[in-house]
Amino acid sequence: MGKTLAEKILSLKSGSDASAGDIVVSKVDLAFVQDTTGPLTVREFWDNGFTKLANPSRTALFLDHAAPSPQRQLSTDHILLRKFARDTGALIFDVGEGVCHQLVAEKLARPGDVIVGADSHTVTAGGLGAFSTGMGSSDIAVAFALGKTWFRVPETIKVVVSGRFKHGIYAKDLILYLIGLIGADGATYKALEFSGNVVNNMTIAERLTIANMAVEAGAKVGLFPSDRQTLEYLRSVGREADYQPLAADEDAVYERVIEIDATALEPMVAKPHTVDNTATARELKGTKLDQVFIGTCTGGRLDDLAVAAAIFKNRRHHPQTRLIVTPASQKVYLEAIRLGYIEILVQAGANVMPPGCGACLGVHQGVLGDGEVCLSTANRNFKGRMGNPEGFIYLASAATAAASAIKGEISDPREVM
Ligand SMILES: CC(C)[C@H](C(=O)O)[C@@H](O)C(=O)O
Ligand code: SF4
Repeated sequence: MGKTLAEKILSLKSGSDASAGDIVVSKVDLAFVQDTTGPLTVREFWDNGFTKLANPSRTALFLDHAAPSPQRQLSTDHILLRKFARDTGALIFDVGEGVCHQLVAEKLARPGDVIVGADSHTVTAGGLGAFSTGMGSSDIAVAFALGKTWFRVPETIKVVVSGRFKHGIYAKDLILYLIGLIGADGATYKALEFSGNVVNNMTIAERLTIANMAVEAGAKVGLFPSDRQTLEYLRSVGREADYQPLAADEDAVYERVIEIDATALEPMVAKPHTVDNTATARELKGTKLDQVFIGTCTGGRLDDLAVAAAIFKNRRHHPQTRLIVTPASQKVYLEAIRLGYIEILVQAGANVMPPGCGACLGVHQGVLGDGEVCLSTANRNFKGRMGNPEGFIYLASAATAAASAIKGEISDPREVM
């Protein structure tokens, strides 16, 4: 019987013939923390009597959720994490380098890897064909020390995407549609495995956006094949040697198959206060916005900034709607400067912030006021998510965000593209 991508990767990394439902002990190819989960991991590491890392060059700490730190305790946490990296030889990516998941994709993730991170959006690297998932700080401390961890091999839901993205429709619209279809618990502890002609032609940036939000449907992982798109991307970041082809077997067994015709998709929006509370941008037209935020590990990549810049060219944001742009990494930021996107966005009235999580989870750089409404390219819109339980957050693509920032209200991007 053939294997799904999840079964194939975990079989290889556990040295067993693993199938859904099996418990395996797997090699860990990369383990990481970010600055809000790292301090507990470090304490757990030392408190458990661990003294050295299993693989320092494949252990990473990212200072990205508070970058730069806005207050004393977070700054003190950063000191602790920098010291841990010095003491153990772990990699450290300091403030301003970018969001952990974007840097993992750019610099560290390889097809076929098993990656664990103390952050729920670790699933993002599934876009590169890695079995990549979030775990608690204690589990990560053990993975730091032992270089392995255990998994229950997940059953897989296959998502087959046919047709094509019409003008104004993006990967974010597809994943919002899917989450709205199956619900926030529709894939709990399952693997989502994406395929179909639309997926085969997706850029890695598109795949990362979709994989990033697999966890918003409860998925353990969001997996894509490793193919020519993967090779091209790894070549573009100087990591061609990390490439290996990877695909599910033709006769793999799936728990469920979901067929989506991309041609029928509309610009999608998640309404407050859950990600599966979806509607089309057309249905929400006229919803007034106080803030638009373009950024995060979901929607802060170069393709997001490119789409936004194309829409903003020779236009400004609405005077009643603040515009915040946060590149997902230093590489994205520098390329966006070189290509002129940042100049267009600043001329459009954008507050451009340092690469990192920014306003995403309410730490700093755009906390909402009471009753304020924000349209965000992020992945979560729970009550209080952006620092104020009296705020309201809508989620959408960078195109919908840019079009909405111009009009000051939720808008269909196809009307301005
Ligand atoms: C703060 C961290 C624990 C959290 C996560 O793990 O997802 C954050 O990154 C988020 O996006 O909510
Ligand atoms: S950008 Fe947002 S979703 Fe991504 S890791 Fe940071 S806080 Fe989490």
